[in-house]
Amino acid sequence: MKLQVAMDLLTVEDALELAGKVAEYVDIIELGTPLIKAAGLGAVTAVKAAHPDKTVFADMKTMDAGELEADIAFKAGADLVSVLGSADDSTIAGAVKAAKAHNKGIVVDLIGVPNKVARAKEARALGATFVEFHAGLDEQAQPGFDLSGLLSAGEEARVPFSVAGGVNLSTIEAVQRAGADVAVAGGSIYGAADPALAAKELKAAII
Ligand SMILES: O=C(CO)[C@H](O)[C@H](O)COP(=O)(O)O
Repeated sequence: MKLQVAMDLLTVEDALELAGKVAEYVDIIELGTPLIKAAGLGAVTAVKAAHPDKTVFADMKTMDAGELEADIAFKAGADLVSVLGSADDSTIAGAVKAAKAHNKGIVVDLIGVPNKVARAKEARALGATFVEFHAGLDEQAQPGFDLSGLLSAGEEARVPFSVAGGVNLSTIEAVQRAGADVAVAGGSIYGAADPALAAKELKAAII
């Protein structure tokens, strides 16, 4: 299982600083949606230039204009770009078309999708590299939230998948047991007193 750091920060400087601290422990460096909205796709270019050996994920969360939005993110240096699973099939297919043109990949984010298992299979059939079983920051803040529903859905879908939803040291082993290909960790790394140590410990917990 690979480890993906989600950098939900707001400036290129902060993103470069965090990426510099954690890159040796992670496989995929994600530019979070707030970062791309605040700083623009130049943030993707800067992180890819600083870490050319890492897979760089632009969390575009595209809902429309799939081919266009994916194309501009790939041109900026992204290796993976996210499209929402709630988008129309044509939006996902458009993004996949752009990915093929750049020899890169599309991740379909199932945030907010009611029937995640069925949509995961459809997304894969549309050409997604993998799907993301994802509970967003607002869903995580609801009382009683835990990852178990996402993990069982991921297991059931039988397609390549990542899991995002407050993954941390106490949950990453369950994420791996569920068969995830990628564990996504945002706040548990960038919010830690020592992000490098947090990333190192998460990486070490992966068998
Ligand atoms: O895409 C996101 C929110 O929409 C986050 O990047 C993702 O949820 C991972 O961060 P965290 O581990 O803090 O949940």
